[in-house]
Formats: sequence, C-alpha cells, structure tokens
Amino acid sequence: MTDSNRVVGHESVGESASVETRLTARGLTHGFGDGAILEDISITVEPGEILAVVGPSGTGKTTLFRLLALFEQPDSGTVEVGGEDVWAMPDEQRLAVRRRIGMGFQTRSLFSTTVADNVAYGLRVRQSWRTRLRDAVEDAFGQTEPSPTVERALETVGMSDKIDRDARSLSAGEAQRVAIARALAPDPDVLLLDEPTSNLDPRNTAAIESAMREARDRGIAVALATHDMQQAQRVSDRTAVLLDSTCIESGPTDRVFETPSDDRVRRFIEGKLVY
Ligand SMILES: Nc1ncnc2c1ncn2[C@@H]1O[C@H](COP(=O)(O)OP(=O)(O)OP(=O)(O)O)[C@@H](O)[C@H]1O
Repeated sequence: MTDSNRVVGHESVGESASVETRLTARGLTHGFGDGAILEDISITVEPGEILAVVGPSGTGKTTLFRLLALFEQPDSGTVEVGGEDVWAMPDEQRLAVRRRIGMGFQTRSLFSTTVADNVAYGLRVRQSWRTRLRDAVEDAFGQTEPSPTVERALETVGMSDKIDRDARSLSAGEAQRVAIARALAPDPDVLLLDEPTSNLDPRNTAAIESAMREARDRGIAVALATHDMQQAQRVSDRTAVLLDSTCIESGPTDRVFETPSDDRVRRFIEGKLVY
C-alpha cells in the first residue's frame, strides 16, 4: 500500500512514526481483580481488512479493544506491532506506535468546539511544537481555514456540510461520525471501533459502515467490536467470536457464519444462545 491511496495523507504530522500495520494480540489474559475477563486471546488485525469481534454484552470486547489501543497493559500475553511487543518498547517508541492507532469508543467524546476543530485535534497533537505554535497564532488572528485533510476525513463519514457546526449541537449519530472522522484524520495504520453504531438509526449506521469500508480499502487495518451479528456479516472480512472469556472461533466471516465449527457459535448466530 502506498500513502497516495490512503483516506487522508500525512499532513505536517512531524512526530509520527512509521510502523508495520499488522496488530497482533497473543495470549492476552486480563482481569480486574475477580478473575480473568479475558483469557488467552490471540487475534490479528491485518492491513486492508475489517475484523469483527463479536460476542454478547459483557463478554469483554471493550476490555480487549482498550488493550489493543494500548490504554492498558495486559496481565499477561503480548500486543505486537510489526512483530514487536509494544510493552517491551521504550515509552517514547510505544507512544509513537500508539499515535498510529485511531480509535472510536462508545462514550461521547467530542470537545466543545466546532466540528472542524474536533477533527483537527488528532492532527494537532501529532504536530511539532513549532507548527502548533504557528497554528495557535493564526487561530488567534482568525486566519485558519479547515485543512484539506480535515475536509476529506469529514467527507469520508458524510459530514462535510457540518464542518462549521458547534459539536454540542450534533445528534448522537452525527457526533459518532465526527468522532470517526477525528480518528481517521491522522491517517492511522489501525482503526479500532468499539460499537460505533449502537443506538444509531439506519442512515447514520450506513454512513459509518461506508467509512469503515473506505478505510479498509485504503489499506488501514480496521477492527470493529459489535454485538450486531448482521453488521459483522455485512462489513467484515474476518470474524472473531468472544464467548466465556475467550475467542472460541475466528476465520473468514462467510465461513464463520455459514459453517461455524463451535456449536455455541452456531447457536449464538441463530439467536438461540442467550446470555
Ligand atoms: N475497569 C473495570 N473494573 C472492573 N470491572 C470491569 C472494568 N471494565 C470492565 N469490567 C467488567 O469486565 C466485563 C467485560 O466488560 P466489557 O465492557 O469489556 O464487555 P463488552 O463485551 O464490551 O460489553 P458491552 O457489549 O456491553 O459493551 C464486565 O463484566 C465489566 O463489568
């Protein structure tokens, strides 16, 4: 994959590091005191694919995604980027890797400013202090125009027409789309989306699914946590099923849905396994 076929190009992203895009979790075990929430999970998110992680509510999808996003260190097992254990890296190197991972999590997380500023935020924190200082001065004199990168990220989620809106005035679906644009703007290698369409209407859901496909088609490694089996079937290339604290099945989505090898997966797909 070349930079030219990415969703958005690197724009003054002076401090970012180039890393191999494959993200691997190997033997991850993690808990919060009362036993393990996740046990011995191994999954890989490849560049140019959408991996759906499905499972009932409370099965540990968010916990897994927080580990993949490097928010927390696993109790045991490794998270690897480019074959390297990120928790064995020096802090600075891990931060550089962390900046190549875009995230959209369930909680509403936009800042009280315009849509454009929200999307530009991820770019700003990756800029050198010189560029940030220049932008701050230009901002103070009202000289800034939205960058093409911000415009293109908003285009990807179908929100170009709301670029000047106050983020506080957006609907939940629109806010979620802006949050995804913010994650896409710095041109990440990996995009992690945790239940990005829960409680959204079909129109917003379709816009977000389309943005996921576009990110995948530009070579980004996309992982999606969802309890919506139809969504996993619609958008993902591979599916991993989490149940009883571990990954009980993974493989090409068509295969997992049509001929699951684990009977619990078959019953879960058919809606007969109720947790
Ligand atoms: N910080 C924490 N401290 C204690 N327990 C936690 C913490 N975070 C998550 N848990 C517990 O871990 C389990 C898995 O939670 P998690 O949010 O990862 O599941 P999930 O599959 O994402 O659920 P949902 O689909 O409802 O979002 C739950 O029982 C939850 O209560």
